[in-house]
Amino acid sequence: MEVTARAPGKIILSGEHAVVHGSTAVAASINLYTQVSLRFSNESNDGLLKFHLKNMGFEFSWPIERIKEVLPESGSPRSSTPRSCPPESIIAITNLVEEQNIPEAKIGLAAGITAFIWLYTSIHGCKPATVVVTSTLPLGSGLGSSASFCVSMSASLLASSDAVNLDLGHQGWFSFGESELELVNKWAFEGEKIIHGKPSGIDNTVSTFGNIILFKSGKLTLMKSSMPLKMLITNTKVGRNTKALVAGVSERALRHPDAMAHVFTAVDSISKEFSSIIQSPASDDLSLVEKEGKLEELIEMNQGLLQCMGVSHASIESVLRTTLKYRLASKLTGAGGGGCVLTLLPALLAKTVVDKVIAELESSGFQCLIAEIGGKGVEICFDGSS
Ligand SMILES: Nc1ncnc2c1ncn2[C@@H]1O[C@H](COP(=O)(O)OP(=O)(O)OP(=O)(O)O)[C@@H](O)[C@H]1O
Ligand SMILES: C[C@@](O)(CCO)CC(=O)[O-]
Ligand SMILES: [Mg+2]
Repeated sequence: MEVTARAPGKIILSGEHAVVHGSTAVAASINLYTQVSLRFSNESNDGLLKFHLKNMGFEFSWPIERIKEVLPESGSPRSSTPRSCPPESIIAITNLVEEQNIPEAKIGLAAGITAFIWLYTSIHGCKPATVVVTSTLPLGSGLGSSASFCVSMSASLLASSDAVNLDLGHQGWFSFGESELELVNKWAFEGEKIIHGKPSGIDNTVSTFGNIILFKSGKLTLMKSSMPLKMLITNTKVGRNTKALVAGVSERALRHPDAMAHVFTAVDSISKEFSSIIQSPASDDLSLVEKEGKLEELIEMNQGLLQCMGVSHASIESVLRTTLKYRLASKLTGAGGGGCVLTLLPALLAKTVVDKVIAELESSGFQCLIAEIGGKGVEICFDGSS
C-alpha cells in the first residue's frame, strides 16, 4: 500500500518573529504544497530506507542495519508520543546524513534530511521503505517549505502507523479527524525544531489546519475573513535561513531587552487589529475601501518593526520601493533576510495596474505570483487514488 500526504505552505500576514517571543500573529495557508509518498518494502527485499527528493533529482538510501547501529533506540518506536530529538541522536543522524555526500551547494537540505530520519525512525523504527518527496514551494523563501515538509512527512508516516485508525477504502484526498491532526502537528513541530532551532509553531500549525489563523503562544484560533484578501507574493530569490534569522532577533532582544519588548508589544497590537479588521463585516461605518486603507497602514507599520528587528534586506527594500510607486503597501513574509514579500492588492485595483507592478518587479529579476489563501490544511490519500 502507498500512502501520500500533502500539506500547504503559508504566508504570514502579520507578526513573524515577534510570535517567537509571545506576540500574536496572523497566518494563512496558500495553494502551494509539499507532497510525501510512503511505501514499505518487503522485509526480504533490499533492506534499505530510501529517500527521494524528486524535484531536485536526489536519491539517498541507508541500509536499515546501519540505522539500527547508529540509533539503537529506533528499535522501539512510539508513534503516539511525539518526542524531541536529543542532542546525541542529532549527532548520530548527522553522521548518517554526512555519509550521503550532499553537494556543498545543497547543504541546506541536510537539516530537512535530519528531520526526516528523526520522524521516520521515531514513528516506524527500522522498517525498509521508500519515501518520495515533491514540492511546488520554493525552499527557504519564507513560504513555510520546512513546515509543509514536516507536516506532510508526519502525516504520511502516521497514516501508515498504529497511532491512527483510518478507513483504507477512502477514495481521493481526505482529511484526518481533529485528534489525528493534533498528533500530526506535534510531530511536525518536532521536525521544525530540528530545522529552525526555536520555532513558534505557527508555520506547522497553519500547514496542518489550513485556513486563516490567529496564533499566540502555541494556541490557534481559526478565523474567517469577511473581505477579499488578494495578496501578491514577490520572491526576491535571495536565499536565507530561518534558523539564523530567528537566532539573530533573539540576540538583538538580549542586547536591548526593553526596546525589543516594546517592538514585540507593538507587533502584538498590530496583529490583533489586523485580525479584527479582516473579520468585521463591511458596514456603513467602515467600507471595504476604508478597511483596506487601515490594513495597508498596519502592513507598513509591521514592515517598519521587522526592519527594526534587523530582518529586512536590500532586495526586500527594493520590492517595497517599486510597489510604493503604485501606492501599494508591502511587507516581508516569513523570516525575511531575502525570501518573499507580500503586497495587498485592493479589491478595486485595476487589472492594468496589477499587470504593470508585476511587469516592473519581474523586470528587476523578481518572481511574482498571486496565491489562493486560506484553503485546506494537510490531506492524505491511499494508493494514488487522488
Ligand atoms: N521539499 C523539501 N525536501 C527536503 N528538505 C526540505 C524541503 N522543504 C524544506 N526543506 C528543509 O527546510 C529548509 C528550509 O527551511 P527554512 O525554514 O529555512 O525556510 P522556509 O520554511 O521555506 O521559510 P520560512 O520558515 O521563513 O517560512 C531547507 O533548507 C531544507 O532543509
Ligand atoms: C520567523 C518566524 O516567526 C516565522 C517563519 O515563517 C519563525 C517562527 O515563528 O517559528
Ligand atoms: Mg521554515
